[in-house]
Amino acid sequence: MTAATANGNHAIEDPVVTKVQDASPIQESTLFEELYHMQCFRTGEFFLKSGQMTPIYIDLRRIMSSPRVLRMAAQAMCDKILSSNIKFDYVVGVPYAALPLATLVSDILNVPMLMKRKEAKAYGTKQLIEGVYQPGGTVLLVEDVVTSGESIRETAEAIRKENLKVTDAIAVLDRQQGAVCNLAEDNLNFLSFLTMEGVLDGLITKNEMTEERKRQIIEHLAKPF
Ligand SMILES: O=P(O)(O)OC[C@H]1O[C@H](OP(=O)(O)OP(=O)(O)O)[C@H](O)[C@@H]1O
Repeated sequence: MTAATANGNHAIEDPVVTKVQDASPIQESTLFEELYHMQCFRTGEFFLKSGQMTPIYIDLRRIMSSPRVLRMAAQAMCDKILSSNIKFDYVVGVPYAALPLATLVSDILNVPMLMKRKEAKAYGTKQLIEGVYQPGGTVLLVEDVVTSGESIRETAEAIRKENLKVTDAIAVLDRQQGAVCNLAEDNLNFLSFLTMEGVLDGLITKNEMTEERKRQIIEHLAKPF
């Protein structure tokens, strides 16, 4: 049986079934180790989307090159989603880096995925939101790394214009630079699995960071941008 949808397609009625988790939840330290070995944490001088210089860059795009680590990161978010009891009808990744993660979250939880383009195409259907959906449905946003939360806000705005609701967003990692407060202003509840502070602590255990350097980095990242 099918139903008419906002974008003129027909939705296949596919009740959201949340799988019971058989395995133990992913531990933060386990995912940190995997990301560390995939060289996702780089110190030096890098610039963020906001234009701010950062002495530590976290590149989770690298994990798509390891299906095992990609799946672990997605599973970690799913564990958090299930323990937080968030309800949603669709999963949307914030383009582009989070798209592989969103695909796996959709698969693990058996919840349909939609895709938000960065820009609408000038041909074809010209839709900004791709996939099959019904107005009034609720979207969960999936991110890789969050700094200000601006990319989540932009994605939420585009989705809300399609008469879909967005109340929650989840990321693998929060750089702890104000996203929780910024997103709350937009009525978005934000969760993350890892934090910048956790990463810096992990790097200290690897003797790649001192307590003093951690303090300096946290002070730097607290500056407004
Ligand atoms: O919280 P924010 O301040 O918005 O920053 C975080 C965003 O920046 C990065 O994406 P980027 O803009 O580099 O694009 P990409 O995902 O296409 O690589 C990252 O993947 C987030 O989407």
